Amino acid sequence: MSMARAPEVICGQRLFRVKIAGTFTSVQSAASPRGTMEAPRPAGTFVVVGGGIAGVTCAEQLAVSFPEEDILLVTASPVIKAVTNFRQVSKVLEEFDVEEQPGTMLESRFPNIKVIESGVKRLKSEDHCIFTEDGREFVYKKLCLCAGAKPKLIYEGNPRVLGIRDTDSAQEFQKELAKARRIMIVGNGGIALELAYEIEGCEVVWAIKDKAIGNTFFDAGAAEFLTSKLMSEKSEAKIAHKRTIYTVEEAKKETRTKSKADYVGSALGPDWHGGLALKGTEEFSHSVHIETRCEVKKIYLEEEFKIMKKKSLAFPKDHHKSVTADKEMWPVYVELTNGKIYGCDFLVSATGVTPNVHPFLHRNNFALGEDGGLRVDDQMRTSLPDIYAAGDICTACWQPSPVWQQMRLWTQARQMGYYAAKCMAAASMGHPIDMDFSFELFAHVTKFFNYKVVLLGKYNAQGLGADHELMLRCTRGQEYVKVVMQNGRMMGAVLIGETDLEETFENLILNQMDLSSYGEDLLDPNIDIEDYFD
Ligand SMILES: Cc1cc2nc3c(=O)[nH]c(=O)nc-3n(C[C@H](O)[C@H](O)[C@H](O)COP(=O)(O)OP(=O)(O)OC[C@H]3O[C@@H](n4cnc5c(N)ncnc54)[C@H](O)[C@@H]3O)c2cc1C
Ligand SMILES: NC(=O)c1ccc[n+]([C@@H]2O[C@H](COP(=O)([O-])OP(=O)(O)OC[C@H]3O[C@@H](n4cnc5c(N)ncnc54)[C@H](O)[C@@H]3O)[C@@H](O)[C@H]2O)c1
Repeated sequence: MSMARAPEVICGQRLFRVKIAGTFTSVQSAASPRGTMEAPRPAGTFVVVGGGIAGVTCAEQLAVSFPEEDILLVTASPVIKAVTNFRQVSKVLEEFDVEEQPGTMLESRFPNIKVIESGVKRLKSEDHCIFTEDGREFVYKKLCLCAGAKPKLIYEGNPRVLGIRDTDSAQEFQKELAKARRIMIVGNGGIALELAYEIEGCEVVWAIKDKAIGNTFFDAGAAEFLTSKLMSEKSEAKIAHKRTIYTVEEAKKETRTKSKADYVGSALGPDWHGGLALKGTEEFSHSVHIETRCEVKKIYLEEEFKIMKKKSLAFPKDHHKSVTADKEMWPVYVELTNGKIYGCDFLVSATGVTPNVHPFLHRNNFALGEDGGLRVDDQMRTSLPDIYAAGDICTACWQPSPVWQQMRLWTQARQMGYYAAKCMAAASMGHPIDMDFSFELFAHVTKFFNYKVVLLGKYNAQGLGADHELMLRCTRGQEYVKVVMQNGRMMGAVLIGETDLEETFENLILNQMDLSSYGEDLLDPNIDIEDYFD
């Protein structure tokens, strides 16, 4: 290897030499300012691992903060995820598109970013270096791990069980769906909600552990509002206003009513299904049957099932008629804990994610969160020196604002990537920075069942205990508004439909104004609430 003299980069008090023959390496640090020789410290550069939203945002921000330095983005995926058309909708709500781009596009936008397309197979934190699949070694002075998460599949490895995370897995799913007459969706979060609504021309049995759909986002009331849309998409919804103040107890009553290697690509972006025809072999639109309060007990492949001589059920087309035995044979049979068995072409496991920490754990004693993510503090630092983490891979372990919680979403991946870069820069300059404003209030805007959905703060009264009340306004087929109040203060809100309330509610949650005197007026559709609080 040629050892041509490397360019020198001044960072703080130290003189580093970086980049030798296309790789990055360390040299011993210069003498300390006091003139005594410190123990040799690794030099190297800023390295970010992961080409998803968190990693790319982090690398971009580092590139802006250190225009004279090389920033290395090491990613297992051949494309990176770039945030485009960023719109700050209000103080905290943001919307953006996510584009898959070749790494070279990022390099041309930020000439000091170098994208290395290779998976990191090992981290040696005591030597400040990472090793990639293609045999290279990179020394970092500060490292940010943004390797995302992996789908937490039930019956992983079974050829009839699919998960959806990246472009490859989505295409695989689409290919299988195009040949399918019936599938089963297991799980009750974001992906399951999207699939149940988007899939056409295929019977869908949707098995959920809970009493109502969409438990990660909605309570039973909102779920009921959405379920009616799912079941009667083509019929005209009757418009009726209903405004009630619900206490917690009343709300409870309402409740009645695989890849080439081990690496995954980046998580899919907004409207990921927009470009994919999610259509089975049949000619009808939605045909969804929901099995509540059950889990998968066992799955059997066709041959196994034949030997078992168990009975499977036909798809319940008419909910009032009694269930009948299925006469058809299917590639896979799913036995649920409620005793029912359905045959289908395949099963989609939309059962959440698990942080992708595995490649970094060997001999690195990272502190992990309860959900298995790398614990990070309020400066996005992991428990190991000079290693930061952001996005789906990390578990936020700082004392959060009373109206913020971590959820593995791309808005948070962007915010964390951005803030981690700021923290890395600040630490290099020797001073910590204040927590970014985006962590003051949980805010998520998305779309389910073709409705705009805005979630603010403790939108499901998470962690508030019994001492809170809910206020509801619901116009069937049009909008669903729920606010969570505690001691007269607004703590959270769910806004479904074009309610136009997000900015006002965001302010009310942020400023924690005592709203006791407004009572039900708060949700009165005849009162212009924006004027009220001007
Ligand atoms: C189907 C689907 C729909 C979604 N819809 C929404 C939505 O509507 N709204 C929303 O807010 N969120 C949504 N999400 C969640 C959102 O996409 C993620 O929270 C977010 O993208 C996570 O970003 P990230 O950068 O942390 O991780 P990722 O996007 O997973 O990126 C991780 C990166 O690390 C790379 N990598 C992994 N291992 C290694 C390694 N060993 N070495 C090097 N590189 C590695 C990967 O190739 C990838 O580039 C959805 C997720 C899915 C799967
Ligand atoms: N529009 C959006 O905001 C959106 C859309 C899709 C996905 N996402 C995000 O993408 C990620 C992946 O989505 P997801 O839907 O897989 O995860 P999720 O965390 O949203 O939902 C997981 C669901 O699986 C259920 N579950 C877990 N283990 C189960 C088991 N063994 N059996 C049955 N059910 C089980 C949980 O109760 C939960 O309902 C999440 O971070 C999610 O927030 C967001």
